Amino acid sequence: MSENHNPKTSIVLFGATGDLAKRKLYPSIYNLYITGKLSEQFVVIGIARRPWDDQTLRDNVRKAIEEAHLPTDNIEQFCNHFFYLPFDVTDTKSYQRLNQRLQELETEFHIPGNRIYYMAMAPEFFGTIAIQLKNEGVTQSDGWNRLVIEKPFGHDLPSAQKLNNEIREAFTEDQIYRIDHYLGKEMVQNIEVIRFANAIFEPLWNNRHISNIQITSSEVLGVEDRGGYYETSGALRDMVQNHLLQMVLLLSMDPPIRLATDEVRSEKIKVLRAVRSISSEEADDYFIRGQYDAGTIQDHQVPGYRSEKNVNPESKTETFVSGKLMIDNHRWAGVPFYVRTGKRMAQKSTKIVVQFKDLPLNVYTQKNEKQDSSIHPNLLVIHIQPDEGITLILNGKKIGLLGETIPVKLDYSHTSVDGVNTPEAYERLIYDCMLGDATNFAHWDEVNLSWALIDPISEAWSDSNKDIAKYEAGTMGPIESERLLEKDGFKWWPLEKL
Ligand SMILES: NC(=O)C1=CN([C@@H]2O[C@H](COP(=O)(O)OP(=O)(O)OC[C@H]3O[C@@H](n4cnc5c(N)ncnc54)[C@H](OP(=O)(O)O)[C@@H]3O)[C@@H](O)[C@H]2O)C=CC1
Ligand SMILES: O=C1O[C@H](COP(=O)(O)O)[C@@H](O)[C@H](O)[C@H]1O
Repeated sequence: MSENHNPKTSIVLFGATGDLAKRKLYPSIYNLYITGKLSEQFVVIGIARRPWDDQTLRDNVRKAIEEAHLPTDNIEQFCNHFFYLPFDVTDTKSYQRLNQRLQELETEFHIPGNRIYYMAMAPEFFGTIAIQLKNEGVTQSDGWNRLVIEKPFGHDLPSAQKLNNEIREAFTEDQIYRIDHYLGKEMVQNIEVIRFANAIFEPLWNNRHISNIQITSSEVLGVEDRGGYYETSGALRDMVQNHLLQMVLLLSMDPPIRLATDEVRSEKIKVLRAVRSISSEEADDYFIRGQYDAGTIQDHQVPGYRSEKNVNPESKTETFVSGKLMIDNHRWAGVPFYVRTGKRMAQKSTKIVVQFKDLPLNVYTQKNEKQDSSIHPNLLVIHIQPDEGITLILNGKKIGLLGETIPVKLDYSHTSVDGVNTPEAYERLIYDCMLGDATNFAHWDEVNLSWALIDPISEAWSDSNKDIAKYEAGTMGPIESERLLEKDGFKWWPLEKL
């Protein structure tokens, strides 16, 4: 690989002792190393308050990689690139020590001043860190400087604007990489390929041929140890404002003129501007929410949300959201985009179902009019996770029976064809950031518009006196979610059968 593909980089990891670093970032950086995408000219400086030293960090990195079940042949060599600097990020004086340590290590590892600052910490620190990095001259290196920001990017539009203003004091928009890990998923990245590299789909990709699109991201897990965070967030802010909306944009945007970052972003922003605003008064017509009660999942009894750690026993926080988005432009007018996400649901699954319109006249439906019609709508299913692939559901002839049809599936499963596990989303995104490719990161305009869309809905819910609808853990959400589609004449397609 050329040097361009093996960037020489220092990564300053704020929050090096935390959960995200351990579960996602260390295994991802290691995978980049063992797959040859990182040169030997890289270092990671971990920062947190704990009084660790280089060796303690290395021991923890090794443990994280072992726990991720990755092959450990190169682990010693890899860990020697890790260094630890204990400090409180609110202590301004410590940033000079950081700069000095970076310069020493850049000399030792022949790194030309390229620096990534990865904020794997609580969001209240993001602004302070960015400003201190600038004020103390850390960002004045000879190479490039990039800032990676974890979610949540704000809590609503005003807080997101405040955070953005703070980080923009120190970094320009093109130096900022706002992580949305769904944009790093293999099959989310595949949406553009399916749409723009196949002659059979693009002509049909509009309101003349598509009746509705359904996006589900369901989880089996509850809030685990994140009750405190989740209480202030809820499913709408945690999943819909970012991950689900990003999938809607990739499905609905016009083809970019080139696959360049600015072109893709500009198409996403254009379609986001066409998403119909929903006022607080209209919120209940478009979005419904729910909260899980106790139930049984995979033969295990699980508690209700209100009994979880750090959760208010009278909490009205939603753990489930189902909603309808309308895009008021020529391509999509009249086509609902339904989104649904929740915790403690029946299965862990993210799928997109594109339902095509029925034929204006179908001789097989006509023929079967008096019987139960066996014609199935054509569906394109994009399996995002845990299985990765595409299914096209067509109608075929029922074997032996003249004039009777049966739904047939054309399946492409990614793992069964390639026989390999696809890279972790974080692995791709860290690598993209090293290469300076911001296509799969959220631009400020996307974040800005998405909060503007979501805020009236969360305001309506926080002002409401109504109790929240409950759903039993292990189900697909409250009945209201089914009704949302029924009133438009549709139904959620059962994911386990697709
Ligand atoms: N965990 C996950 O799966 C996900 C996390 N995120 C986001 O990533 C970020 C980090 O999350 P997570 O790793 O779970 O959080 P943790 O609470 O596990 O980690 C927080 C880190 O910040 C450090 N820290 C806290 N205060 C200070 C301080 N004043 N100075 C220096 N270091 C400090 C802690 O170390 P110490 O105590 O030693 O100082 C620790 O390393 C958050 O923004 C979260 O929303 C996003 C998606 C998923
Ligand atoms: O960002 C988040 O995503 C996870 C779900 O991610 P996935 O890749 O497992 O689908 C969710 O559990 C978490 O609450 C949210 O913050």
